[in-house]
Amino acid sequence: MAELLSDTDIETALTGLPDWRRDGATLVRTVESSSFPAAIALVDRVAEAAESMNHHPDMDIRWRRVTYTLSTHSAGGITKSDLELARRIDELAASA
Ligand SMILES: C[C@H](O)[C@H](O)[C@H]1CNC2=NC(N)=NC(=O)C2=N1
Repeated sequence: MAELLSDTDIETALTGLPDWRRDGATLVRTVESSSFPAAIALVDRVAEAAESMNHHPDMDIRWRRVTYTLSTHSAGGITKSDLELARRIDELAASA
């Protein structure tokens, strides 16, 4: 069972994840791409990364804006896996 992070752990981690915000039991980031195909290309790369980690985001796609919502469903909240996926999404968004 993945261990839920404490509020302090989450706040500390968020200092290194400035594009993310906490929303209850989730971490949330919206990425705006240059076009709809570019947004979907990023979604595809995130999907590959998520699959390789066996840790998947919720993704809300609205034209060029995609909102990624992270939580560990099996733990009912935020775990280290969510922090790792957030970092991975930041890397992919930066290199998009
Ligand atoms: C069976 C499979 O390992 C689990 O369902 C994985 C899949 N991806 C997952 N993704 C997320 N975000 N949370 C989980 O608990 C989770 N569990």
